[in-house]
Amino acid sequence: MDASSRISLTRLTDKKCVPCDLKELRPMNEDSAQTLMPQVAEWNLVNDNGVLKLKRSWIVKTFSKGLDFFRIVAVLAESEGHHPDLHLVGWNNVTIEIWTHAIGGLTENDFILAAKIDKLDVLDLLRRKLSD
Ligand SMILES: C[C@H](O)[C@H](O)[C@H]1CNC2=NC(N)=NC(=O)C2=N1
Repeated sequence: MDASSRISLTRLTDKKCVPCDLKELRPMNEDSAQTLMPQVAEWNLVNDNGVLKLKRSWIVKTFSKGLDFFRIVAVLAESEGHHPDLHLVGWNNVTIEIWTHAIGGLTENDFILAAKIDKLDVLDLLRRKLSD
């Protein structure tokens, strides 16, 4: 098994984001991004004027629960050193976009962060917070 095979077998949620200012970081092309999409199946791969991003939305019961959600995501983002764009649209639509600003596109960091946000979801932390 070569190194790249080993890397692809490691779950995103078992990985840690690497600093974005590493010189060797390059934006993924759409084909590479598509190979990781099954691990973040709730997210959409969007092309924002040539910049690929991951995007997911949730409906929340109250504005305040949207902010609670952001607080939880912020703790994760700080521990990863990688940060999402957080949108609270209107009062009940929480939208998160993830991309690597430093290089203007997607890196594995973005997928790791998305997968870890989903893991919060799986643990029911967010849902309980959002729909109580
Ligand atoms: C040095 C450190 O990795 C950078 O400042 C990080 C912080 N968080 C970040 N988050 C995202 N999404 N993109 C970045 O380019 C980025 N840069």
